[in-house]
Amino acid sequence: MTEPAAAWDARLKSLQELTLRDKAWRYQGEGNANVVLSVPADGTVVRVMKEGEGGGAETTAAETLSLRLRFCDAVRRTFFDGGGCHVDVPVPMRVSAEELREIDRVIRPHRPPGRRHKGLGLAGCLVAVCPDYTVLPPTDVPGVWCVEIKPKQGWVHEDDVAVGGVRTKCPFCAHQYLKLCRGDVQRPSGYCPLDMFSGRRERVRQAVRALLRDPQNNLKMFLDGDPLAATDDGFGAAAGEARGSIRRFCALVAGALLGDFEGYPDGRDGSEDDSEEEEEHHSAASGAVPPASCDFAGAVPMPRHCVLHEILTMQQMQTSGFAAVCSEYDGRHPRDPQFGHVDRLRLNDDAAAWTSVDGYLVAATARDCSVYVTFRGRPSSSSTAVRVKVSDLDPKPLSTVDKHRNRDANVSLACRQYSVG
Ligand SMILES: O=P(O)(O)O[C@@H]1[C@@H](OP(=O)(O)O)[C@H](OP(=O)(O)O)[C@H](O)[C@H](OP(=O)(O)O)[C@H]1OP(=O)(O)O
Ligand SMILES: Nc1ncnc2c1ncn2[C@@H]1O[C@H](COP(=O)(O)OP(=O)(O)OP(=O)(O)O)[C@@H](O)[C@H]1O
Repeated sequence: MTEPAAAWDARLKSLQELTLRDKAWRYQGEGNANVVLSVPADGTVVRVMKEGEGGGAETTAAETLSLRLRFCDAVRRTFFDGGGCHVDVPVPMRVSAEELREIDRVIRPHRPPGRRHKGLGLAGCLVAVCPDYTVLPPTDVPGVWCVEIKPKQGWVHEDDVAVGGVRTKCPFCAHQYLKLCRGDVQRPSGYCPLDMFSGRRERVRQAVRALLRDPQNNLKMFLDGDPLAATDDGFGAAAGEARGSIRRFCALVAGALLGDFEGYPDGRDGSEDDSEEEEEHHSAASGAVPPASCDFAGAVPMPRHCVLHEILTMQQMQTSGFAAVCSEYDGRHPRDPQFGHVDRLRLNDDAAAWTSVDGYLVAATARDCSVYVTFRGRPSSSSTAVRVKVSDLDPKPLSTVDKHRNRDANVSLACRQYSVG
């Protein structure tokens, strides 16, 4: 049953207070929009919106959080209902402004310098609490590894493949050249999301291998909840330590993403094949350098219950090419709400009200979410407990269409500069 929006709003008015003063906690990480703290004793994380994320002209912090929770709930029911339990809806709580100010001060030295220009949002004093996906119960038994992957856009609408002649690079791989121009990355990533979402096990393994080499902001690793630092070689050494070899690690993660462990309540490990253990070749085929062209054509269907299939289905909510999305966006009413698609997705009872822009915005969330694969198990063991979770399913505002139009124009310029098609 879909709860009315008013019920979600009312819930935020009578929230339980949370204080971290009597608990050990630490800075866990952050993205563009949220800072995340972990509370190891509770096995939870506290996600705090950054300033400017709520309380804008149109929406208050409470409305923003209510929208996020409603959207996450609708997304879970619509796209992640296959029994894999990949999505949890966070629990809203209230933390005093004074405590948030203190937390902001304490975490500052731990934050990446490039992210410090935005502090914690104090308006509304609202936070979202969810399980810490980097650990497994019981939390006092060490040896839990977690890899967090932001897989990005794994499917391109046919009208967008054809745009501007024959396209050789997918959006992620083309975007690398803009990041290169801006000095955000040292070299283009060897990772291609079309491999990750190809449904072909070997390509998925290679995608994970490429992410280990070029993690950028697309792969993080944790041991017992603590973030590990990448070396010049990325996370290869950590992956080798986790499973005995990089090859076994990639096989395990690819298997988890393809749903191998779901349906095995005893956590039986069905993904690894020791006979495939082989030397690492630093060739284009294994993702060391980006291939000249992304493989747009070779995808095969994935198991319906697997997390990659669920994310891909959500990405495929984009039902028209980006040019058509832009022209619908340009013709909209200037006062159209930024998050109208949230309740249209939730109610889902009036197909006529659903627009190409709505579909594009839902797809945009699925292009920016993160997947956590967490496991405990000795490298030599044939039985591994593996959990797969998805987070960062926040709705994107209507203005995302314009943001993407500008981004795409800059990506094209950068690609031309590098003579990349
Ligand atoms: O546009 P993209 O593909 O660069 O994605 C943005 C991400 O950049 P990335 O390329 O993954 O480094 C960007 O990530 P970073 O801040 O670069 O780590 C955000 O996730 C951003 O979302 P939002 O503005 O916080 O809602 C993302 O923006 P949206 O596209 O989701 O609006
Ligand atoms: N449930 C969780 N368990 C463990 N760690 C988490 C969890 N949620 C978030 N994190 C950590 O905090 C980081 C930032 O969180 P998140 O991706 O939600 O931020 P964001 O600002 O929404 O990101 P983006 O830039 O993609 O919009 C994540 O990359 C992850 O390392």
